[in-house]
Amino acid sequence: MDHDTIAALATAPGGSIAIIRVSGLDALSVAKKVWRGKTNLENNERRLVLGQMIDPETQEPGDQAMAVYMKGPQTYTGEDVVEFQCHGGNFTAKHTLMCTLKAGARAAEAGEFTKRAFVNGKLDLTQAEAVMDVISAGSEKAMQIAVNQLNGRFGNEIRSMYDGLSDLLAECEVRMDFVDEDLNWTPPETMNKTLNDASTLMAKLLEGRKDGEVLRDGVKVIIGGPPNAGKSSLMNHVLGRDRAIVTDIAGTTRDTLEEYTRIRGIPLKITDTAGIREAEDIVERTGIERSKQALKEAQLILWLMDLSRPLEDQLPPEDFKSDAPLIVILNKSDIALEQELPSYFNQSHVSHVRVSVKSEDNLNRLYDLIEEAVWQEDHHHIPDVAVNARHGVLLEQAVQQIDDCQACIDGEAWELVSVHLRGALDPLGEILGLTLMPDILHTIFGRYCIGK
Ligand SMILES: Nc1nc2c(c(=O)[nH]1)N(C=O)[C@@H](CNc1ccc(C(=O)N[C@@H](CCC(=O)O)C(=O)O)cc1)CN2
Ligand SMILES: Nc1nc2c(ncn2[C@@H]2O[C@H](COP(=O)(O)OP(=O)(O)OP(=O)(O)O)[C@@H](O)[C@H]2O)c(=O)[nH]1
Ligand SMILES: [Mg+2]
Repeated sequence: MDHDTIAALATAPGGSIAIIRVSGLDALSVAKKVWRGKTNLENNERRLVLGQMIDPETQEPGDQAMAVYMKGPQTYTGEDVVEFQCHGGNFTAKHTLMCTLKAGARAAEAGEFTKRAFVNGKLDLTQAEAVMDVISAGSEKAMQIAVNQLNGRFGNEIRSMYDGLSDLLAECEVRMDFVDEDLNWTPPETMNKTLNDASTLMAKLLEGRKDGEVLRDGVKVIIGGPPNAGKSSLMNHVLGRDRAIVTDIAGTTRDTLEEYTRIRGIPLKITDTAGIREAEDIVERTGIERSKQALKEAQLILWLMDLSRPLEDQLPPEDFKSDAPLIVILNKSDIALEQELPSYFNQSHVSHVRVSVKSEDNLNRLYDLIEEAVWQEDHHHIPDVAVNARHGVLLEQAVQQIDDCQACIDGEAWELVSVHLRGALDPLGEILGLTLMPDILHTIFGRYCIGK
């Protein structure tokens, strides 16, 4: 276990105030070397007091800063913590951090504060993972799910299954030792109920897998189509600002342009592409290559066409193949030509919608279609708890073991029952981080930002 004292800038550069966080046994003594205030920190526990940073080597004064001392173990990390709030200038923030390092703190690694919180039992592993989800949440729903998980909603459900199954296991072990005795055993129906409840709950949690994936990672949406169809106009509309250049010249967009946004609570990574056509110009040709590449990586394709021109010439290219769902957007309904839909639209997997990005007509119907394409159903209800990929794999293992276990209970094959119970407990324990798994911890906390 690490017993040194760590320090890091906890806020993103560029703000008006920066927080430098120090955690560990020497947090207070580091603070005394780098900060001087009107009153001392230890008499003002958990109170923010004004003072001055001091370079511990030169005694030169640094930035004006507020400081707060929080005595462990009632802190985020469970250790003594001191936080400094200085001005957020790039230099001041670094200078303040440097003072703490000169005073004996070590620069924290990515996720190290949260890792310490986990190691010190302040958070279980699902809660520690949730911290990162909260930070990277790209929509309100994503944030709510992450905060629910941070508050222990998911971890507690796993924990109570874990405890219930542990009790069963304990009884099984005793039964194996006293096979012939008629002690006051739990009746098989009660055992089966515990197992059924666990398996039902796990199945329910596994249903939230797709939600978790969508909300955590976002959906990669590519806007493709012929030049001048209104792709960049649509991009700007969903972003709510003029991000992409829009002109009436075909071939305006030359390079793919990626942005993050939300539609109906779904976080999207949306890419505007160069209109696909036979181009002479080397810059445009390169852009079109990038469009094609982006389309291959899409999870959802919005193919735009211009209703004021013949549709037949604007269909996705014949050789264009993708497993991603495709929504054809017939744009410029405000100036549409009278024309029949090409037979392409008779195919059942092609959904289409007539809109006008310019007059904002029928865009809600487009958003309905996007929602349906992402969730594969109307009016999808997003759960309050949504497991991540790591949880999903482990829950599947646990469900399988519970099923196998149920098959053995009726035959009173206690040895097998206990094998399967252990088989279910291991992955549940792994979800919570009950068994120390350095590799997994390294992967999980390594993804965090410094200072978290
Ligand atoms: N300034 C600051 N803001 C922050 C954090 C922080 O560490 N510092 N957080 C983190 O990054 C988040 C808040 N999370 C926290 C979680 C627990 C405790 C804490 O002191 N827990 C004590 C109980 C305190 C009480 O109940 O009043 C404990 O668990 O024993 C503090 C912050 C977001 N905002
Ligand atoms: N009337 C009408 N004009 C539109 C509509 N949507 C976009 N436009 C116009 O169509 C022209 C082309 O729009 P862009 O958004 O630049 O088209 P694009 O598909 O990004 O074009 P490239 O980048 O060249 O591939 C612009 O003059 C837009 O103002 C619409 O719904 N109705
Ligand atoms: Mg464009």
